[in-house]
Amino acid sequence: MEPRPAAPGPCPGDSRVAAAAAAAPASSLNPAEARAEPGRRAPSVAAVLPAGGSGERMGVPTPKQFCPILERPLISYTLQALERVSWIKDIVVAVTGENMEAMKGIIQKYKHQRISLVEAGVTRHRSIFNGLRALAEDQPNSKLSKPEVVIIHDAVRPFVEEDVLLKVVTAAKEHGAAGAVRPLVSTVISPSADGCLDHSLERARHRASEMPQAFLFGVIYEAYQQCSDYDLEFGTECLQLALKYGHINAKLVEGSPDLWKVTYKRDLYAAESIIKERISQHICIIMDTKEDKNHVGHHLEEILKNELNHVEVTSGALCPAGRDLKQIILEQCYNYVCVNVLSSDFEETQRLLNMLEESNLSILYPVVVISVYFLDYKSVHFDQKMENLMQIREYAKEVRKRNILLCGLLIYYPQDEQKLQASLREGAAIITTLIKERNSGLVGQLLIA
Ligand SMILES: Nc1ccn([C@@H]2O[C@H](COP(=O)(O)OP(=O)(O)OP(=O)(O)O)[C@@H](O)[C@H]2O)c(=O)n1
Ligand SMILES: O=C(CO)[C@H](O)[C@H](O)COP(=O)(O)O
Repeated sequence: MEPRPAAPGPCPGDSRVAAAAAAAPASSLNPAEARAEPGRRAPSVAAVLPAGGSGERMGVPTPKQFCPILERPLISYTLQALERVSWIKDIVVAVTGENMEAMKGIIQKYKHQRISLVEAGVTRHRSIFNGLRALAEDQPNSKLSKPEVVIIHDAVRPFVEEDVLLKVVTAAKEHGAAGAVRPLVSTVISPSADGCLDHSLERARHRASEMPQAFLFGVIYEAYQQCSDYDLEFGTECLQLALKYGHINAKLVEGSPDLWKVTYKRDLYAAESIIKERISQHICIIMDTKEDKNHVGHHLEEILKNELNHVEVTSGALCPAGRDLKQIILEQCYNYVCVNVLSSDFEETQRLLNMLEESNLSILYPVVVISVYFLDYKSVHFDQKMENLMQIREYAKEVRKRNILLCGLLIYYPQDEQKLQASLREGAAIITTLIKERNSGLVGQLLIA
């Protein structure tokens, strides 16, 4: 999942979209390039998310779609991935009656948009069918309207990108049905009744069927209306229903490895790592001194830039109007290093925290703020400096409630150049770890390099 909101992409009916979607990654699909051909119109698109399972294979009491990742339920990441795609008009989520209130709470807390809830069924196919029924315009008092194309996506596949959604929708418009596939990781074999190998499939000729899938609404709705109780009870493949009942050979679209379905407990750890990595790609350094380029704060910045060579390191400005920093916050940077060269108080950090709180940036992801100080025995007395800095615990406790993880870092500042370089490198290593790990257990700590 790309943490920054995607810029609105081209609509699925725009000209050259099919060719572009097949050939290019999403970032190169420039809306300005995709001029509408006369007579071609973007289809209306809705999405149905089955989220009514119990997650037996996960082996925990909470259904996996509600399991927290960085304290936010998994399903909220999937909703975020879909709702940032501006051309998806409605998102219908199927949840069990007993989880309906919890789901409403999630929608409210994380400010999800364009979501409608329906009651889940006892199997995945029945949950999807309920979602389709809600879109079919035969529901009294429904705010939903029948779309031309419907996306079906599991609530437990949080890393779905706009480019693959565009590809399946575009292909569904042309072929009637389409789905994302991946190469098989293991060979599929067929056992005989006595538990011996009957035959094995040639791996290169088969694919794993993933999600998202997309369908002309009429095709999949009619398939569900016609299908047998056996299909509804034991079926696992929507594309198969379109084939069996609509005689549609779905177009298969290559998906990314991140489309996998969170199934086992280890998948939650994998998902958490992916999210942490994605939100650690941009660090903003705010310095309380700008003029002196030789100052120790700038050396620290240089070391950070060298150590984190894949990470974008930006310098932000707090004064006077803080406009730069506002822009950086708007661009959804989740990591801030507030370097206090001149002062040993929290004035600068406090101003940054106020701006972060006002921005609501931390609703979706924990924001890391590291307030850095230098321990120069010559200028300030150690005890006095420590006494000031210990206040960090109070600040940290307060902002923790808003999902901001504040830590302090005191970097030893010896006169000896080599020793100084070593302590700056240690400081940079601590900063890197705090950002990558986002360990809430370290909140309010004053670490020493
Ligand atoms: N009665 C059901 C069963 C499943 N699903 C949803 O279908 C998706 C994919 O199903 P699966 O991974 O099999 O989920 P579970 O059935 O919850 O998992 P398990 O098989 O381990 O119990 C999930 O988003 C799940 O919530 C659903 O909406 N209604
Ligand atoms: O794999 C799939 C593609 O069709 C579906 O996403 C789905 O997961 C079917 O799974 P299950 O039987 O586990 O509910």
